[in-house]
Amino acid sequence: MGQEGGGASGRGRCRWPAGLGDEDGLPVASLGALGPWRQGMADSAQAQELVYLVTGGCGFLGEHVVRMLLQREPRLRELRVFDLHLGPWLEELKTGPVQVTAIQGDVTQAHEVAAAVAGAHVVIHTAGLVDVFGRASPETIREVNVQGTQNVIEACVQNGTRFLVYTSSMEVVGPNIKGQPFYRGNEDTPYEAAHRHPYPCSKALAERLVLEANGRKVRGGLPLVTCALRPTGIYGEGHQIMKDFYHQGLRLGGRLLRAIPASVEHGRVYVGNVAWMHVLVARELEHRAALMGGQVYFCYDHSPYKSYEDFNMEFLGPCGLRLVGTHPLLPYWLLLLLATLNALLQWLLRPLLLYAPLLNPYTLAVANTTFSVSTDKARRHFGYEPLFSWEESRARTIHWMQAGEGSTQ
Ligand SMILES: NC(=O)C1=CN([C@@H]2O[C@H](COP(=O)(O)OP(=O)(O)OC[C@H]3O[C@@H](n4cnc5c(N)ncnc54)[C@H](O)[C@@H]3O)[C@@H](O)[C@H]2O)C=CC1
Ligand SMILES: CC(C)[C@@H](O)CC[C@@H](C)[C@H]1CC[C@H]2[C@@H]3[C@H](O)CC4=CC(=O)CC[C@]4(C)[C@H]3CC[C@]12C
Repeated sequence: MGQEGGGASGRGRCRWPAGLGDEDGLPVASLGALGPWRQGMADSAQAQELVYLVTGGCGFLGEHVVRMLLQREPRLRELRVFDLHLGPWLEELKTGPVQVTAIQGDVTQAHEVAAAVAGAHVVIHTAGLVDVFGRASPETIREVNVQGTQNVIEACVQNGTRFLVYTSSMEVVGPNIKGQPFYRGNEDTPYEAAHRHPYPCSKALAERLVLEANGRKVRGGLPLVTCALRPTGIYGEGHQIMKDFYHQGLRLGGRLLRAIPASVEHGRVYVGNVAWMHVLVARELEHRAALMGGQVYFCYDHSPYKSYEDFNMEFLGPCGLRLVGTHPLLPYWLLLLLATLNALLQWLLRPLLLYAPLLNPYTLAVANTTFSVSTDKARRHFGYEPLFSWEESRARTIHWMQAGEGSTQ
């Protein structure tokens, strides 16, 4: 397995607040020749003998992973859904042939994680604090995203669980603190992954822990096989930020004001395809450990390349909203001033209430920086093809938005 540096490894530098570790990048191992293909999906006649654990299984992505496993993993005997906040919808899943075990737990509590992992064959670790709006402290973000991931890894090692799929993020790579564009890049594109914000720092550190754990001997002496998936901006049924934009538009009389140039491209991927990639990776890890172990894969599909706001309008437009302006209505310096005032207000109000608007200096910078991916590594390594076309992804998301009940199905 060759070593290479310089690629979009995500092993860049994180400037944690004082007292938190600083990370120097390490090259991500990469492979040369492809291993043998394993054709087709698992034979549905196969015995149901596998136990899967999905952490964060009640989240936006997690719920889709849970439902996709039940639909497309015929070898499933038990599906454990581990989450801090269990959803009521889980009850409806308990009537099927697969044993669905809901576990209310906290990934920061090693003993709770160990108990959930015990006896599992595969862990899909999606749990995390996805916070770029200042809701949680940097310490909490790190505790959940980094220590929580470490707890999952150790639980796999101690319990003899051999396959771990981690939900990483595009943010492990960028946009970086210099605002450098990443235009239709892939897993090996050279890019300086330097971060300062707690969220990307935590995801980068957690991903590094997962990849470095690949090959560790688990109880029983066999090697742990790990893999990290990097979704770009996920959309689809259950996407709360899309709902937030919709409600913001309603408050402005059906209008949204353009803040980002249409030329800034942002990668987006449908939640159903991200879930499918997780299921496929989990299935293929066993037979392609040499090829896939320790690897990262961007999550991608046929969603069009657009600015974040223009892409959102694919769904908000059919819901009656209009994006005002062909160019940003306010100059960038004024947007930055408003974003900074939001951050100041959040700090001042924190003792009284949580003020966490969409616009802050970090979200403005990310939205204003091109970050899009063009890759086929997942197809080459484990035969991934998007399950949902762009048209289906769009229709499903619009239906959910128009239904308005916010359920993910
Ligand atoms: N939403 C997006 O656009 C993207 C998300 N991701 C990653 O995908 C994963 C899932 O993200 P989303 O579904 O969007 O977020 P989400 O917030 O909807 O789901 C996260 C789930 O983790 C659970 N969780 C949080 N802290 C926990 C703890 N201490 N113990 C146990 N469970 C805990 C939450 O209750 C929630 O159900 C995250 O790891 C995130 O970093 C990656 C790229 C893009
Ligand atoms: C207020 C306007 C400037 C508006 O355009 C701001 C949009 C902003 C809220 C989003 C723009 C880019 C999004 C992030 C991106 O999709 C990458 C992400 C990856 C993750 O792992 C988690 C979510 C997110 C950080 C995502 C969050 C929302 C944006 C910053």
